[in-house]
Amino acid sequence: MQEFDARTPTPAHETAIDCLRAGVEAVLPDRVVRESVSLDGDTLTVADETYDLSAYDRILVVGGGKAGDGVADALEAVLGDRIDDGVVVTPDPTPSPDGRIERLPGDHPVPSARGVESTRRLVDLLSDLDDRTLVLAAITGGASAVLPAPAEGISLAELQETTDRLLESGAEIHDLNAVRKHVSTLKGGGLARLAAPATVVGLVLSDVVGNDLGVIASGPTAPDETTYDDALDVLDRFDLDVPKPVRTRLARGSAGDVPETPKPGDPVFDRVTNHVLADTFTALDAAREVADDRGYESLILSSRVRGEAREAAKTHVAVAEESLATGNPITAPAVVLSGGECTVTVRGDGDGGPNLEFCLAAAAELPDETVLASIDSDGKDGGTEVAGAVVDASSVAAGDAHAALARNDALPVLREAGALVESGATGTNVNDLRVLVVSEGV
Ligand SMILES: Nc1ncnc2c1ncn2[C@@H]1O[C@H](COP(=O)(O)OP(=O)(O)O)[C@@H](O)[C@H]1O
Ligand SMILES: O=C(O)[C@@H](CO)OP(=O)(O)O
Repeated sequence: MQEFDARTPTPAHETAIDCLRAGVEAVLPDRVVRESVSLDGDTLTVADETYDLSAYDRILVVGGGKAGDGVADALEAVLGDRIDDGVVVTPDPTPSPDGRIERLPGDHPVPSARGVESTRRLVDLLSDLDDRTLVLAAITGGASAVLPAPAEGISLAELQETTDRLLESGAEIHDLNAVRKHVSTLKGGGLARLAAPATVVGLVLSDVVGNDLGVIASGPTAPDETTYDDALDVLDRFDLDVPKPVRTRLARGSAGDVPETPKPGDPVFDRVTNHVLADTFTALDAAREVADDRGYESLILSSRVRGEAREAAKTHVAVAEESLATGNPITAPAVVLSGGECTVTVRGDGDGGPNLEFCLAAAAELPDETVLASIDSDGKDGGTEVAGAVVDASSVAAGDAHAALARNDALPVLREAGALVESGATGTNVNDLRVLVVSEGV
């Protein structure tokens, strides 16, 4: 991972940044996979489960998402030439000269033609498997877009337009993916269905609050709890104008004319096990250790914060104020950590993302004795190329902050303030990570 590049004018700013860095490092796929996957003779251990490799003639690695490359690297390091073949689709694939896993490109947040082509290769690899095949599936956030397999009757352009509408709506990921699962052949358990009767082991890095396996990457290896009716309900609730073939497919599914995604108890999952290897709490825990080492009182407020970013920011400001006024929920000098997935209902045409808006909204109201940093762990917040920002009460004048928020244009004003955190793509993906440092003399 590249260095964070924010100005760090005080020790409190430095602490905030160091906590974030430790958090991201703790969920890098290489570290996560090496900690939970090992090989001893023919025994492959994944988390608390063992698999006897002598029961299989072929071992395949498939999957994708923003951390897919790192998972593939780590699996090649652990399994070496025990891997027979593989296809992993990621936004920035790095060729692996000696590895058996082909690395192919896909795009995020909107699926692309090259992503469809790459995914076709993955689907080909999974066709006609038998029960002596073991499939290791790297399931990481972002794969809904990176690994696109449009359902019959839906073109890529229609899938792209649907994705755009969903992303702009401010809908949470459960709702978003209820639609995506019903317009794809690979999502919503489709990968498991395709691979059956092979054994499938899902290696999951979760970027979904609550680690719902049916939602992470739209659940390629998990039973789908949602229905065509749920997908139609999302379109109605968010008043989404999607291309006709998409609405038609969902309506036909609702009428029983198109097969449903596989549900819990479906035999396609008889030989499927999913292991969540890391999530946002893993990152917050590591961040907290940095705070503890520096002598701060520390608290993980929640790894599950969600909702409109500028509203969640106000709650964090309130926590800082309370800490300074009454010592609740923690006495300064303190580090309060939180994570989760905030969203933004975009109404303007500016540049920004949920973490940038979070910081900008907070900066307008933060007490003097606080520093707040917030990043997307994947290194790219919203539609920007920056991870997030680190702010204090002096970063941006309240009037400027509110004007930029009205345009959803947090990026330029935070750049002007020298407050951006630029990590580049981190190669991993859990959720947003936030650090609030509350300390006299910030
Ligand atoms: N100009 C903008 N300002 C603020 N938020 C934005 C802007 N454009 C898009 N967004 C928001 O970015 C969010 C998606 O980005 P992000 O959370 O980083 O995605 P991912 O889940 O892929 O990491 C959505 O809630 C979307 O509304
Ligand atoms: O792929 C997806 O469906 C989501 C959730 O896992 O990831 P991201 O929000 O990064 O697109």
